[in-house]
Amino acid sequence: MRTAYSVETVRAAERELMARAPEGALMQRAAAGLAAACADVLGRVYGSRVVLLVGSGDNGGDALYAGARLARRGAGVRAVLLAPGRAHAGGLAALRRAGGSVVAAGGAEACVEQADLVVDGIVGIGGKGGLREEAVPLAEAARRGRGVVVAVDLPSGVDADTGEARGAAVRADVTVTFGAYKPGLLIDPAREYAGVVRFVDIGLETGGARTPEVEALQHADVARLLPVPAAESDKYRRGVVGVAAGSARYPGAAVLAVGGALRGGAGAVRYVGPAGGAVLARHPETLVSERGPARAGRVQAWVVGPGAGDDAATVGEVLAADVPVLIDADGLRLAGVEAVRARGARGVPTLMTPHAGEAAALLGVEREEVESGRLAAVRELAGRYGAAVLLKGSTTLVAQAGGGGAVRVNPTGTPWLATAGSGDVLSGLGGSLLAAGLSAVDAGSAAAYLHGLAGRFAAEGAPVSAEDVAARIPEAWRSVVRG
Ligand SMILES: NC(=O)C1=CN([C@@H]2O[C@H](COP(=O)(O)OP(=O)(O)OC[C@H]3O[C@@H](n4cnc5c(N)ncnc54)[C@H](OP(=O)(O)O)[C@@H]3O)[C@@H](O)[C@H]2O)[C@@H](O)CC1
Ligand SMILES: Nc1ncnc2c1ncn2[C@@H]1O[C@H](COP(=O)(O)OP(=O)(O)O)[C@@H](O)[C@H]1O
Ligand SMILES: [K+]
Repeated sequence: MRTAYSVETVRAAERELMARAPEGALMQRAAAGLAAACADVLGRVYGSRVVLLVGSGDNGGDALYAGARLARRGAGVRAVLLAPGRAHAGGLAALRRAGGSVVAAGGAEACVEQADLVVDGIVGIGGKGGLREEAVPLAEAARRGRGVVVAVDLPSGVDADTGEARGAAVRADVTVTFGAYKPGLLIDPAREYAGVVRFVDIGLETGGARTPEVEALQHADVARLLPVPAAESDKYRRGVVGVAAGSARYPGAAVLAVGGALRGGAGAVRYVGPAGGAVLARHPETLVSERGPARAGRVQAWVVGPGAGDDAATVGEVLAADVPVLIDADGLRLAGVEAVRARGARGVPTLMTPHAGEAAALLGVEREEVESGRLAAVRELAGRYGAAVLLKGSTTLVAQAGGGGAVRVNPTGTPWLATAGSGDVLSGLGGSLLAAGLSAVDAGSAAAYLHGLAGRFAAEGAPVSAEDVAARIPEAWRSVVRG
């Protein structure tokens, strides 16, 4: 499991460690790790041109000490001081002793453009809001220039806690982060600004009683969650998932959701709805029922909503069932908040799987607000509905019912998944995992993980269809369980 902690938690861990470690030790550890990463990026340090962008806090201090290390290895290191009177004094002295210099006012942008490496030490976890005005031209010069941009701890200008990038921010190729991952490094839009993230252990202790803000499953975590049939299993014991989806207008959504469900670990898939013919033509193994959800036969979980149109009665019947339910697409619009909350009160799990547009409609805000503040949006929805929520998109997040605790962030996926119907495959897959007995959060995060991997396997740099993604789920599953 990869975990990310809020700035408040990182600061608390830092205070504890500082009380035990020798003065300045943490910054030296950070600077050593930063300099090593910079050397890796440069390949050849001797003779390279390095420019440090140095703000007024410790983030700038890290950059200055790392710059001093690179200067001692023969790099030409120059510092641009954003607040000349307030740059980290010890770091500046170290840089000067190592032969580095400060860029005179006026020449900074040209210097940045010509550098082989730009080290962004403008601001780290002490920052608020986007870059200040005086820093913006430097960030732009770094982007225009030919050099590699390495951000210190965080790309300056992004929000460490939320992943928001409300104003201008530095676009890094690599971010070297210290002590703990910060949520912003894992959640878009900030994640995109960070480039490749490298972690430097400086001895911070974030485990124990400290709750991560965000956590990302890895292969081994997902492997532990996935159901494995035992010798005495039969199709019913493995779990039956019901899919109530599709309409005369959108039969394909039913076919795709069933396609996902068949590959998600349940022993059987029961389909209810007007697209039975289309479903059977593509997936003859489906148990198709002519009756509504309440009379279709026993299931251990339901998926409701993909392509459902305006069929509120079906959604209502499914929500009344005392088994876990995954609500997607049209179902989200048709499921009243009281009906969903009532399920929570009965102790029956619900997993809602909106994309940003659907989440925005449920919250009564603009889509852009959800996309720029995903973490807050997913927590808010999970709180309002008292249900687990999986918010889809460039970063997929899964919050537990109520919205508290660590939010799962999905580390797999590819933008090629932004193709019609791929969400239907995800909902079937997630419902199948619910039927196999996973909790709502585990089913959602394992489904997103497998779906993202399947998307990558299917795409490999070329466009994919939702069916291609469904077809590669078994390969994703095998890759996860083989480690
Ligand atoms: N955690 C750890 O264990 C360790 C942490 N370490 C390092 O310390 C860093 C945190 O250092 P920090 O606390 O000094 O804050 P920092 O990020 O340098 O920024 C504060 C300065 O930025 C300014 N400023 C604010 N907003 C701004 C904006 N939008 N645009 C531009 N400027 C802005 C603000 O200025 P002011 O408001 O005072 O004018 C203030 O002076 C951390 O990220 C890591 O790199 C390591 O050394 C080792 C161990
Ligand atoms: N930019 C992106 N990067 C990665 N994954 C994406 C991106 N955009 C969408 N996705 C994924 O593609 C799927 C699309 O689902 P959805 O929006 O419900 O589409 P549909 O309704 O057509 O099935 C989701 O799994 C989502 O997380
Ligand atoms: K920075």
